[in-house]
Amino acid sequence: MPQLVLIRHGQSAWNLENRFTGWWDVDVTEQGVAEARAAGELLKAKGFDFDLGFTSFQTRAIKTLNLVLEAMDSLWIPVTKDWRLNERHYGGLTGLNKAETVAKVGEEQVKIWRRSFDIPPPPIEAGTAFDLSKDRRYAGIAIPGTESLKDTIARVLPYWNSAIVPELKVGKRVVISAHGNSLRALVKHLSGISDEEIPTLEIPTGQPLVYELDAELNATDRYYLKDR
Ligand SMILES: O=C(O)[C@@H](CO)OP(=O)(O)O
Repeated sequence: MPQLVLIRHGQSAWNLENRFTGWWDVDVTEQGVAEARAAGELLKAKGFDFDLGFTSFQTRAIKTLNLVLEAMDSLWIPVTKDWRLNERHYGGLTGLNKAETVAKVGEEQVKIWRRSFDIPPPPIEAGTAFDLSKDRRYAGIAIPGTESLKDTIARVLPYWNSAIVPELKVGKRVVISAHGNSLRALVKHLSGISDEEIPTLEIPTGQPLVYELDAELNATDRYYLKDR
């Protein structure tokens, strides 16, 4: 049976500072490092092994994957990085403090920007502090100015279908290290969660989320490894 484990990066500097992060490339904190190592140790203790890893273009997810694989003595496995696994782009909110934004515009508005299915935050202005359009890692990519979860799904799923599904179908054991919202996109798809229900799904940092899949990649079970 195909094996798939999803993991959200360990705590990042801006998770800790409570700032809207999106595509901004912040590092993991010391706690984030510890979470990633613990995740790798748990996977190893439970007998997991991976053939392939996938991650985003963002340091926090890449480092988390490396720490997980190091703890599993598997740093050598092939890893593919792709921007389509990046966090949802937070547009003009990038860098702002979440609590201060609530105080300014109200909880309802921030909730809509954070968790609505298809309402994106206001777009980022070109040339402002967190604009990544000149970052060479995204050369040749039409960087979004902002993204809703729906927009995120529209780039995560084609990548899932073209790059990851074929590997799972030939029996490869796969780990994906990514972000709160790029993983919500995947979980929504794999577990058939409705547009109305998805706002309530929260994925914790650094916890391996195991999918049991049948040969057609239908999910037969989904659980956090710490719970079994
Ligand atoms: O800031 C972000 O990019 C994300 C993930 O940390 O936050 P949120 O919980 O608002 O989706």
